[in-house]
Amino acid sequence: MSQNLAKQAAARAAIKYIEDDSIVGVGTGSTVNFFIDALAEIKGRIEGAVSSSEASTERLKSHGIPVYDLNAVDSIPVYVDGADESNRYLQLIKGGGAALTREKIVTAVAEKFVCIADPSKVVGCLGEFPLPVEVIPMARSHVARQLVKLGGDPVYREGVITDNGNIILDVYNMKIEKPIEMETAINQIVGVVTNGLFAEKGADVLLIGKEDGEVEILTK
Ligand SMILES: O=C(CO)[C@H](O)[C@H](O)COP(=O)(O)O
Repeated sequence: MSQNLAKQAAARAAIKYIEDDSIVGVGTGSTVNFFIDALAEIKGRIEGAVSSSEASTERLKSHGIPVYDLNAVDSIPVYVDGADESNRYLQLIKGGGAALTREKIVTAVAEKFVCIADPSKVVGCLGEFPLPVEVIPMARSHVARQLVKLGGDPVYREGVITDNGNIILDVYNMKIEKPIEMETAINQIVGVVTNGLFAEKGADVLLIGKEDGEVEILTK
């Protein structure tokens, strides 16, 4: 599939940002799976990884890459992760794979966030992709009502429990013209764990892979 070629090109390009003997921050998703496979080829050069999901942890371990608890790590020079959408300012929507909270935590610790994506992820205005919000289960209806007040149409993601034991509301029909303000407003709703806007701290580098193997590099 040509989209996979584009994802793989972006994933492989991220390898050159990895520092020797470092702990690598690793995100979640199909694009990141290509990155983990590429990382396995240079595993002798790194100390190990911190992972943002059980799924990525399993894949890293299957390649023999040591996975550390975030609390046991002093620094993460580079975090590599995908996105569901990016605007030209490298502000992102993430969480299509329901790993947004751990992704945001590792992003907060990392010195540099390298985002890997195929061209379909690049948009003019965020919000075409429904915005994932991780919510404490008992607050589901309350949070949904507040999200409606912010202009969205929240939909419960049936059958999904996050790695943290919470639920996901996907918010449709939001044209997010002010991503930082929206990220802050949603995080202030009681019962929200976090939301999938990575705007206050977005990516530092966006690698857009193309199906012919070329990679476009955007930086802040
Ligand atoms: O945020 C994420 C997971 O929570 C992913 O990075 C995002 O959904 C992109 O996934 P993919 O690389 O499979 O398109």
